[in-house]
Amino acid sequence: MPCDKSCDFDAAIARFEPPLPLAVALSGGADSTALLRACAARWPGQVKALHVNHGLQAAADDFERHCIALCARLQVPLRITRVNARHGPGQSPEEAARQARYAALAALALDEGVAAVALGHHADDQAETLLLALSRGAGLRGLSAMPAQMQRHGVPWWRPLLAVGADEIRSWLRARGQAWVEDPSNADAQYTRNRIRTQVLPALAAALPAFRQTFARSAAHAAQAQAVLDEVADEDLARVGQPPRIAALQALSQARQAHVLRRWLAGQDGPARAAYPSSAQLQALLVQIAACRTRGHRIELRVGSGQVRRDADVLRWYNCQPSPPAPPLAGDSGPEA
Ligand SMILES: Nc1ncnc2c1ncn2[C@@H]1O[C@H](COP(=O)(O)OP(=O)(O)OP(=O)(O)O)[C@@H](O)[C@H]1O
Repeated sequence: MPCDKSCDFDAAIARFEPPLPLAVALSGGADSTALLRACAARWPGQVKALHVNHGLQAAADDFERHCIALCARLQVPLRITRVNARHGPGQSPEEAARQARYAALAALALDEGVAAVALGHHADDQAETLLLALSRGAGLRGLSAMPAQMQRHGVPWWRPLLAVGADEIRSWLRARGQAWVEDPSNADAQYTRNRIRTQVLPALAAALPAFRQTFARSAAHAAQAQAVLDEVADEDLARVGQPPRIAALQALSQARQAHVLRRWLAGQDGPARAAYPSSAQLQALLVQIAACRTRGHRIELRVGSGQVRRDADVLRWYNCQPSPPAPPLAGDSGPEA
């Protein structure tokens, strides 16, 4: 959990109590390098490392070499896998790579039988994530930023460094003479996240020195409020049914209709987020539901990559796009010393 005062790296590691054995997702960058070193020292013989080689940039092999050398020196078993993520329609190459990475890491973690996987995201990443969400006009779910713990692909994930600043992690590494690999794409100003990191965070640090802690607190408030909304949406979904009955939707306030419709659409089959409505699509659907007072009223609205249609007294969602091929998982190189 984020803390109110400045938290140093060692304190964050001391507070970290994951189930063991633990895997560290090791990119070879500063943060996961520091995390692996600290975890290997704290739980000797109980820590493994997992690395994904995306092969997306020339530096990919440098990252892999660093991971192999680091794990050999720390005597930590390392698993490496290669992914070649193809991005689906409406998906950025970075998002496709991220999703393929989580799936590949989870497959390795399950194969290794570890109890949890630790990620190196830190307080600057959290602030960037929150600012990115604001820049997209995200709702509460986006403003919740990254949780300290989550379950995905059947694996528990932990982020023990969310309260630690990026500079602190690098100072910790420098003090130990520990090298890491710098990601060359981090300097590329075409990515919004990089512009936030290089232009916005320094300005925030000058004007609002405690921004990391206060932003993290706001994200935690948003996450808590979102959890309540999810509970209400689940209760409403049980009431309106699946597929949702139009008359039952009309009995709810529009704000609750919006939440229950998002919840229903999130549960539809198809590629991730295929049924995810934009704000404009959701608004148009609410208008149609309010206007649906006669037997002949048709509803046929584009939602995500499909359509929501009226079918007698219920709404149904139809996926209009074929599923993209599953990201291939190839070249798992097996355990290495
Ligand atoms: N290729 C990868 N293989 C294994 N784990 C990864 C990989 N890329 C990212 N991760 C995990 O996800 C976390 C966050 O990723 P992100 O892309 O923000 O970090 P990074 O700058 O690539 O690496 P680091 O956080 O180690 O400096 C990393 O700290 C690491 O735990």
